[in-house]
Amino acid sequence: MRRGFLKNAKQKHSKEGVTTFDGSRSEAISKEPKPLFAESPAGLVSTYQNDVGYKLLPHDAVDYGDDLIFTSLPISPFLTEKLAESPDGWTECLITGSRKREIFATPGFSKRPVYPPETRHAIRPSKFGLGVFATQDLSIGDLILTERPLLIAPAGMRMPGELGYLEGLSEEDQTRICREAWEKNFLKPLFDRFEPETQAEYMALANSHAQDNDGGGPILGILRTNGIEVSAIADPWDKGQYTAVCRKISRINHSCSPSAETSFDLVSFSYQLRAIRNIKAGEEIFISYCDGLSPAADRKKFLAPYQITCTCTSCSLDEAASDERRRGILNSVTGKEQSISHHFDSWFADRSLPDDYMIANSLRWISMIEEEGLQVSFAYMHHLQAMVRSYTALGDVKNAVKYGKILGLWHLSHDGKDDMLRELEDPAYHQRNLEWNSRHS
Ligand SMILES: C[S@@+](CC[C@H](N)C(=O)[O-])C[C@H]1O[C@@H](n2cnc3c(N)ncnc32)[C@H](O)[C@@H]1O
Repeated sequence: MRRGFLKNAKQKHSKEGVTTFDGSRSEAISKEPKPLFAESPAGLVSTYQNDVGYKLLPHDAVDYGDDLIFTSLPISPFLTEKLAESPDGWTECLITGSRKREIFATPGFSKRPVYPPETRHAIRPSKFGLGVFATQDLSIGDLILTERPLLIAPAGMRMPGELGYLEGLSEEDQTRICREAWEKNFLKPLFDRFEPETQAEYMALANSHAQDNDGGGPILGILRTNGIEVSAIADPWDKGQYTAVCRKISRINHSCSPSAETSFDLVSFSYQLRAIRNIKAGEEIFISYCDGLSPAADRKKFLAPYQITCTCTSCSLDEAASDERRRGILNSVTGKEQSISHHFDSWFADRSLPDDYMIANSLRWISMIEEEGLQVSFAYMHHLQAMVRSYTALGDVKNAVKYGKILGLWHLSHDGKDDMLRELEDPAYHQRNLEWNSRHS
């Protein structure tokens, strides 16, 4: 799905390095991964069954480096830990050994996830198969659900340095062979580690590639349809991203004007889904699988492999006008002459400009962003920041706190952390700022 969801337009392969499902080839891999594809050494499978049948992960000291290993995360460092008794569940992972060591070295790993105080969602039929619905009114920052993913795997196939035996085959045949081998040698062993009920749950998820007949099997098809970005554990080399499939979050449908956002917390090894704007009880909750600020034509192309013809207002009603507005929103934070920092420089330098020069500009964009339903975008965050900075410079603590709070909630929705919120809703934080009241001094 979306941004780090598998960008699964057309899977190509390269002879070496990494191939992502969006067909983009890795050109410069800073650290060449080891060949993995031809044979999967048995030693890489690091889980075994003990005599009472629980899966155990030896916390051995073997240096697996850039080899992929099968592992269950998080897990207590005690060998006797019974994964099946873990109240928060666990994730079957196919990750590099070095990534696993880094995860274990993360300060605070692994604490228990934070859950909403009561159930705030329901999964039920929607216009687009199953969907996730709010069961109460929600507003920006509200935690809707928390879950550990079922599975985490590389977001692209890792290819061996030498695939001589594929020389001479058409690109299509090479891709087919690679997909078959990825499913058989990597994804199937990962899937086999699930409990039988979890296998059934996984297989019941949507698969927009079921009819593709392109070499990928059902496990890969479901991964490509439902995968969500896990940037927190990306390998350092190019295209070293991972993707996760979840029980509940995988049921959330796409909108180009989404109402919620997901974030992955490495320390508790869990996803949070939070509202990014007001959601009414009974409303379907949407996330965006793609970059909402890109033009409708690009979004269409990106969404086609999911078998999505988006019918949201921006894609169907007045596409040209919506494109224009979205381009304007993007330019308002990235365009050179129009950018917020350019306006701030002018405002600070020129005292003849009105006090509300920045505020009027950002308020205009904020209301356009809200009309477009793009509160999830970084443009919204930048304009909220501009409001806070302007009111700080004007020495208006009430409004600095008002917009600071929304800004803090935006960050909470995007990274699951409330430290900025706590600062920004504190009047003293703004009054300590070096720019406090600077416009009047
Ligand atoms: C990650 S799943 C979402 C949950 C899915 N509806 C289900 O029943 O499990 C992605 C699939 O849902 C459907 N879908 C999601 N958003 C959609 C939309 N805006 N319009 C049409 N279909 C959509 C597509 O079939 C897509 O491949």
